[in-house]
Amino acid sequence: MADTGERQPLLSSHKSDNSYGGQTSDQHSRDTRNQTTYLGGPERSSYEGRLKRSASMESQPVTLSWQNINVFVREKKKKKTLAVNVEDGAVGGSTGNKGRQQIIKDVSGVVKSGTLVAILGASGAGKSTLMNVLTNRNLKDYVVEGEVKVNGIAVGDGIRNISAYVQQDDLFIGTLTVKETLTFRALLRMDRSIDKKARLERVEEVILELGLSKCADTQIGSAVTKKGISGGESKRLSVACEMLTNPPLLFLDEPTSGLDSFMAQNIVQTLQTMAEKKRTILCNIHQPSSEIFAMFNEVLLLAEGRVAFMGSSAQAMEFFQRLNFTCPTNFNPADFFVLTLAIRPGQEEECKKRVQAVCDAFVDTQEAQDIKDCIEDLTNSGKHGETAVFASLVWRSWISLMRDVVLFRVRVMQTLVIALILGLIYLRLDLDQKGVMNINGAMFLMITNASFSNMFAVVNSFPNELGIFLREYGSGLYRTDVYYLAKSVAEFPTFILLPVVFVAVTYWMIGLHETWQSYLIATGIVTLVALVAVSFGYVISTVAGNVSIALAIGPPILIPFMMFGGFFLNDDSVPVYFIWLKYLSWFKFANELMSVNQWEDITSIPCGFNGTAPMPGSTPMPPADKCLYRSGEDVLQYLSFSADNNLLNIGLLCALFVGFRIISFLFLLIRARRSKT
Ligand SMILES: Nc1ncnc2c1ncn2[C@@H]1O[C@H](COP(=O)(O)OP(=O)(O)OP(=O)(O)O)[C@@H](O)[C@H]1O
Repeated sequence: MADTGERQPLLSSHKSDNSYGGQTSDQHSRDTRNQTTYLGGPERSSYEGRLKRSASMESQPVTLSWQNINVFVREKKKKKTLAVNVEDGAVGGSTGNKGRQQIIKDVSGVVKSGTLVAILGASGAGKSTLMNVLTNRNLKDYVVEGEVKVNGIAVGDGIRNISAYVQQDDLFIGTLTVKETLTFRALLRMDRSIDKKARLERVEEVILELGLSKCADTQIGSAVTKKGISGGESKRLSVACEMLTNPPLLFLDEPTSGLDSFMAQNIVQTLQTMAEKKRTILCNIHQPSSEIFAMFNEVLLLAEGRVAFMGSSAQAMEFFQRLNFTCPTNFNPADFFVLTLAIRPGQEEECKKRVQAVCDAFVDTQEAQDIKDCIEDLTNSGKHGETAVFASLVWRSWISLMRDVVLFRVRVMQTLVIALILGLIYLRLDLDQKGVMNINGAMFLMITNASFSNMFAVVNSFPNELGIFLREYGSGLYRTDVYYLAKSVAEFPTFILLPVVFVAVTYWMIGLHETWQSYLIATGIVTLVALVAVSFGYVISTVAGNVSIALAIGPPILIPFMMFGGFFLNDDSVPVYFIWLKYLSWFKFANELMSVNQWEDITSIPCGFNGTAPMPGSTPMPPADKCLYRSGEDVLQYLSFSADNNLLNIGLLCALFVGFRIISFLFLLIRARRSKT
């Protein structure tokens, strides 16, 4: 193709058309390649703001990358010889070194968030196959080698959680209106933890975002019934259906096919606006007009299953010109690229040589090197950035805890109010025969309160966060263990602070054994109980998956543990068949520790008539021979508790804390793994 030298006007207009937020596409391309998607800087603050919105509707910026993708047609046993006989270089495929027909050859690429990419190529170039590999769909006939990563982490099937695939065919029920269709999809497809009101709000948002307000109440219509919405509106509706869950990654298969140029432009404009909102969009597009082509930030040119070019269209023009393929004036660049790379009937040999030369030349370009470097950087940040990810997660959990001032205040107030009520009920208990039972009751209530309030605090909030976790995990933002550890670390201070406040109020009001040592030990025991209950709450939350189920199963499981705590049932009276439950009851271990702490050093408990006449209305003291407890030792004996078990009880409480954490982590891991399949 001759260089007419008149390329400049077309290129310059193309360049300015292809601007992105005031930048040229080249700048955009360079900038997006250098941008980082982990939480930091401005992204961090916008992320923080978005955290306040509904969990599963969050959209994280993602960078999609794929490296050395090779796709072979899977050999069918019966047709084995046929597959081996496919001639090397036959249109759309060649035989690989294992004798299999290869349709994608060593393809790599990167698409950063905020980028709209057009995948272009002649028929049979491998566009649909690459799209299937990237979306992990329809691959049963192929053997795929290479890796597809999101933010530098291989996500496998998890790509489905964070991406939407808008297919070519729009299949809708013609008698429903646009809004009804979206409402139906929202009710079916959106995360179950999102309430109906929020889903309907999302429908309105999507209608607005995709410019469907005008036809929101119009019936979709069909060829058979009556005319409804236009072809462009129907395409936008397809996109809208996929956008309900606000995925950060969007794949579209020929979104403009069958539309007139105005409608097609309208659709791509919508995609452009969506990309500007930090979404990553890949479009397999057929014969776009120059105007439409100019709206794309980048182009991925495929030919004979290889990458012929990836970068901005201006860069593509320069690249082709360097190879002496110059786009004639007023010629649509998209058509020019496709025609240059097409295999024309009758000229197969020549065309294939040309394609090979172009693809080989691309490997040595700066653009190809940039892609390679970018993939490497992403992989390294995916591998080595765990500390930074951990710090970001701790920071986010802490900020969201602190920013939720109302909830935090409510929890502090709740702790103080319950502590005061308990303190007032058992105010300054006497150390006598009646007082023993009251003191034991007060201590058991302290343990019970620490258990229930902390378990419910987790059960009421953690399941709501699971949706965000699964979405972000699916996006490859972090690993399950990093998330779980960061969350535990961030929440640790609050789960320690509240029991400390609680004991500080109740201990002195009740008048438990008044030494600093006993007080500090009691604080330690109740705090440990709170931590065990939090871990137990995590088990219930990860097993249940949502707040309602967690609230339904939590108490019935907790109550048996409480029953075997040694207060309602003497330790020696536990039926043989329930002994195993006794060993899981942190109530029992904590109750024994608290009782020993309270009674161990008490050498005498007033017993019998003490020489003073009983006050009118009060119960006289029992005579000395009917006295149950003469010392703290007697109380412990009566309860079958012993100071010898102190270390064992502390060890068991710690073991339950760690054990419940491990169990809940395993359930979280299972949920995460299952979300990827
Ligand atoms: N299962 C298969 N068995 C044999 N060949 C296959 C198979 N699947 C795809 N191919 C071949 O691989 C090549 C790439 O196919 P693909 O559908 O990806 O091309 P495309 O670029 O999307 O084409 P079009 O634009 O026409 O849809 C084609 O030549 C096709 O015939």
